[in-house]
Amino acid sequence: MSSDDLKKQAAARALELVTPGMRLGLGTGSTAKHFVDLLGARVAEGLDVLCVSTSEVTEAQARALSIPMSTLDATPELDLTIDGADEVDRELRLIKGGGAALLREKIVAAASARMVVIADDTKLVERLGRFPLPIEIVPFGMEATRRAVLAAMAGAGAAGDLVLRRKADGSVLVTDGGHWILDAHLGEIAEPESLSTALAAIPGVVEHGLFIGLADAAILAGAAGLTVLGRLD
Ligand SMILES: O=C(CO)[C@H](O)[C@H](O)COP(=O)(O)O
Repeated sequence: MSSDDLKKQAAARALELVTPGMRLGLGTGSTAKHFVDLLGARVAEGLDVLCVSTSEVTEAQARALSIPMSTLDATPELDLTIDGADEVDRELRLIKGGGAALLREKIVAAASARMVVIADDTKLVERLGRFPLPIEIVPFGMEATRRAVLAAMAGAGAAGDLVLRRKADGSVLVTDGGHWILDAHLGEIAEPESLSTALAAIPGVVEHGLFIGLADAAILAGAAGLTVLGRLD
């Protein structure tokens, strides 16, 4: 079974959590895209939901499927967010932001009563950090911010290179919020909580891709079937 099939299986299981009248957060990425496609089919059959997206890409996909969309200003409390992840550990700590949507993803997850991660089981890790940690920064003063990030990483026992994210054409990637992303190549993160706190204290850092205490469950699809971390109910 292909990785894409596995992502779709996880998305299909997450769809079973959706009940009529729910206010949903819609994630970003190839796995979340499957969920939005499946949700769109249910909406076409008459399912009543109201959704908030985590990126312009997901917003466009959902609108094309005629999924009723709202904003966090009009709908500031959500029942459930379904989103992908770049890494998940057994404590349901995540690295997110591979699709550059980490800021809105974290805001939407924090506004949700529950967040459920969907992924293929290659995303499950014993220690976070093999996937480069995205750190969203404001362009102003980037070099000063970069040095502060390096110092914060060293203080949290996590050394590595910081790489400004670029698009395939070589231009700097600009997020939906107009910011840039530094990807921290750390190998492993011994103390995610310490690093999260240290990064969040840097003025030029808008947000970072460590999601701690936000996910309630993860649905991981593998060759042997679905594995659930945490509780789905
Ligand atoms: O955090 C994200 C986007 O910012 C995605 O959820 C993450 O990159 C996983 O994507 P995919 O489902 O394509 O593997």
